[in-house]
Order: sequence, then structure tokens, then C-alpha cells
Amino acid sequence: MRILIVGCGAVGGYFGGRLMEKGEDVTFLVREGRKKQLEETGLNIKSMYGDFSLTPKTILATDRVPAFELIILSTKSYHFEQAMKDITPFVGPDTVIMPLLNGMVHVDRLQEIFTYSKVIGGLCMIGATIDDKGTIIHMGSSHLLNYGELSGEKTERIEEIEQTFSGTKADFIRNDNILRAMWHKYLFITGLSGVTTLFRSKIGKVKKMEYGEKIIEAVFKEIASIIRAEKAPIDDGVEFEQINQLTEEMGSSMLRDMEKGGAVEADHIQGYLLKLAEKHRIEATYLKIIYTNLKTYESSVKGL
Ligand SMILES: NC(=O)C1=CN([C@@H]2O[C@H](COP(=O)(O)OP(=O)(O)OC[C@H]3O[C@@H](n4cnc5c(N)ncnc54)[C@H](OP(=O)(O)O)[C@@H]3O)[C@@H](O)[C@H]2O)C=CC1
Ligand SMILES: CC(C)(CO)C(=O)C(=O)O
Repeated sequence: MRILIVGCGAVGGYFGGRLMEKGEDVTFLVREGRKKQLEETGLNIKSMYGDFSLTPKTILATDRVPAFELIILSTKSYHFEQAMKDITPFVGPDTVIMPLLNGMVHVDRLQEIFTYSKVIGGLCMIGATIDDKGTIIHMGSSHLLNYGELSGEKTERIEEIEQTFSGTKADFIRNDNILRAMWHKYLFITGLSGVTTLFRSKIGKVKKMEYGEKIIEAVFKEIASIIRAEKAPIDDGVEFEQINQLTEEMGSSMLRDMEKGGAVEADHIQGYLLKLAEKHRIEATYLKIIYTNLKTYESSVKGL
């Protein structure tokens, strides 16, 4: 299966690298700067499961090659609209598009632009970053990638993808209720990234403060209430399960981006939920505070 990974950053570089390591036919769609860097250094990945280096195939948006069978999107949300334009020449009649971005609204946009049937669900649970030399640093032990038909069906194409992913040295796991898994992840990441960026701290430090646990609980409950009002398929009590799963050392990629002085995905993650809150007339005070914190940060960083 010919696979195009869009973006060779933390997520795309890691999972694309794992597929390449297994011998799959992977190409990365990159921009000029990253292309040059990859040509000079190769794709280098550091992980507790073993470091490895590869020579990746790359293309630019202006190159013309035949359509790919599978396109995995792994840009940040603020680059997503441009990335959709850039992949257009590489989408053929049978191309399947799998996004790995945090959030949900990009799924609707992909369906709008490329039609419902081309899009499948995807999410990943990983702590990863890219350093100034372009090396992908995998932190911790989790490297899970879930995917599946949004309808939950076990189609021929999803079985082909499963076959392609099998034997990869990361947890590529088909999920026949991917929509629910994506909403669960959306709830989790909105809460986790919101709290960690609000207090510029990992969860452990926040929990130690007098009101820390209460605030975390209120944030997760508020987010879950918005998602339920939208009638999205989340389980009863999932917010409490997620609160119990928060470990001391847990941070978020959004906190890491903020610590680097980079852009954050505030509009895509918290902002979209606030729009849903407004639609359902939910006050969402905690989310408004979190969003305002992120927008204040964005406005104070040059070039964002
Ligand atoms: N990092 C993590 O631990 C996790 C991240 N996520 C989510 O995954 C998504 C990706 O995050 P992450 O990998 O951390 O982000 P990174 O910034 O590390 O990587 C994104 C990459 O996309 C590239 N890019 C942007 N626009 C284009 C384009 N038009 N064509 C080709 N490449 C492009 C950037 O390239 P360039 O070098 O040119 O800027 C960059 O290398 C986000 O939605 C994030 O929330 C989910 C789980 C964990
Ligand atoms: C849930 C978590 C923390 C790990 O996948 C994440 O998605 C992120 O850091 O963006």
C-alpha cells in the first residue's frame, strides 16, 4: 500500500518512521525546510523501544506523483487548511484519508472537501516532540494509533489497512468504534491541555494545590456536559475514569509547544467546544478561562 504521511513532525515522523522501519512504502509530504533537513540528517527517532535512523522518501506539494492509497494527516490544526489544499493532487478515486490531529472538527472539514467516504477515523496516544535538529523524541511508553471506519463497519479497505499496519513496532490497533474513541480523546485532551497550560504545569503539581483536584474535576465535567449536549457518543462516567487516569507526570503536547514559545491549537481544540457550548446555551466558565489564557498567550508571542 502506498502511504503518504503529511507532515514529518513528532507524530507523523514517529508513526511514519515505524511503518518505514517495517518496510512499508511510505512517502512524507513536507515543506522546503524540513525536506532539506531530512536530506542532510535522515529521519532520526529516539525512543525507549530503541533509537533508529532512516532515509525517507519526501515530496513537496508542487511535485506530481500518482495518487496514494492511504494519506495520514499529522500537521497541527493551524496548518490543516493549507495541508488539505496541498494533498488534493495526491487524492485519487480510491484514496483513504486518516487524520491523527487532536480535536474533531477537522473530520467534518475533510468530509466536506473530499467526501464522506474517503475519510476514516484516527487518533494517537503518544508523547512526542521534535528537537531543533529535527530528531523525533518519543517520551514515555505509549505509542498507540487507533483507526477505523467512522461507520464502525469492518470493510475490505479497513482490513487491508490492518494488514499493512500489522507487525509494526508500535500499537496500530483497529477500533470499530473509532468515533466514540475520538470523542473520548477529545474530552481528555481538551481537559488535560487546558489545565496544564492554564497552570503551566504537569498534572502532579496542579493536584498538590489546595483547589487543584476540584478544578480538574470541574473542567472535565464541564467539557463532558458540552459533548453530551452535542449528543456525541461518549460513555456515561467517562470523565471520571479519565480523571482517575491522570498521572503526576502527565503534561500535554500543547504545554510543550507553549514552553517552546510556539503556536497552540486553541481554536481547534477549546475554541470549537466553546462554539458547541454556545449552541447548547451552556455557560462553560472554566473553558472560557482556559481559552482566554491560550489566546492571551498567543497574542503575546511574536509572529503567531
Ligand atoms: N506531539 C504529541 O505528543 C501529540 C500530538 N498530537 C496531535 O498531532 C497533531 C500533530 O502534532 P505534532 O506532530 O506534535 O506537530 P509537529 O509540529 O511536531 O509536526 C507537524 C508537522 O507538520 C508539518 N506541516 C505543516 N504544514 C504542512 C504542509 N502543508 N505540508 C507538509 N507538512 C506540513 C510541519 O512542518 P514544518 O517543519 O515545515 O513546519 C511539522 O513538521 C496535532 O494535532 C497534535 O495535537 C496528538 C497526540 C500526541
Ligand atoms: C493525550 C496526549 C497527552 C498523549 O497522546 C496528547 O494527545 C497530547 O499530548 O497532545
